[in-house]
Amino acid sequence: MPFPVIDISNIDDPQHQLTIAQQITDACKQWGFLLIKGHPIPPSDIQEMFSLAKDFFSLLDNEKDPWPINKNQIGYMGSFRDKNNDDKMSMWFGGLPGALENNSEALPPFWHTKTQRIEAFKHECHALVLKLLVCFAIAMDLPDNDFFAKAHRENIGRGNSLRMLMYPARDKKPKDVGSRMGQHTDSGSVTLLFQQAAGLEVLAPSGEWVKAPCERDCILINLGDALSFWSGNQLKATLHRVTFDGLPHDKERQSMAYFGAANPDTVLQPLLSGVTMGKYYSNGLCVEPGITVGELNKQIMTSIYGPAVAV
Ligand SMILES: O=C(O)CCC(=O)C(=O)O
Ligand SMILES: [Fe+2]
Repeated sequence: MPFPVIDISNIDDPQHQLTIAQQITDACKQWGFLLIKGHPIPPSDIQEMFSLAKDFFSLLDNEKDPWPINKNQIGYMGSFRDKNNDDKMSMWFGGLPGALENNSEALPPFWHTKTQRIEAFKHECHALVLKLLVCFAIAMDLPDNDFFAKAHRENIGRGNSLRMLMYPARDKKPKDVGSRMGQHTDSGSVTLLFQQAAGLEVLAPSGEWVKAPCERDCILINLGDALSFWSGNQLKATLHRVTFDGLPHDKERQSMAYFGAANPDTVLQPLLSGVTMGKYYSNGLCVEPGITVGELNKQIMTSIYGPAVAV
């Protein structure tokens, strides 16, 4: 079963939308991951974000560490700081549109003059997530094609997060460190993953770990727990990770993840008639259908980062 690569150039054309919707949905039923090409986000915008991120991550620790990730999911986390002791740096831009300017005290000063560019990029990502959500509703034959999109209002709740990541190159493999990013599923709905190099491993339908492809001008898409709940587990929230085997200690890698999340009061339970679901396991937690998006997110963030980050 090859890794799915789907061209979405005609996603807005009613003549092609159903076919694309079915292709995307089939990929998510099998893999929970796919690579899209022909997407609407300009490559120059993606490049701009990568280059800002690179400049930021190369600053001294004292220009980043005093702004740790907070309850709005805004801030920085350096290597070896999370529960997995992962060797990665991440900069989070969470919150509603405008949150970055309104919370500039939570941002390392490097970002103060760049918040509008980050907000604009987040907005482009959100628009793409909405297009993909419409596809899932069409392929699932829901009565309202906008059902999922309506649960993802950009200006409601805690907002959507952009996370810039840097896996630094090291002279030696750090001691007593297991991974670059521990295996996990994403807790949102749809994640857009921008990569500058390969290195991410994905649990394939065969049960083997495989390296996700990284192709120029393509975005890797994966699903989070919400769509898995709504589809009664038909759409997969697939485990993924970055290890020192897949990304050796002397190789640097940059990526960016945009986590499209449903609004916090959204109730997660199967939508299709005749489809039921028992307990659901996510990142070591066991949760029941009927949980809200807000509650699920809180439990997951607490388990990974501790209570300081959970609302
Ligand atoms: O760096 C990557 O490719 C993976 C990022 C990721 O899985 C995440 O941020 O949830
Ligand atoms: Fe992830």
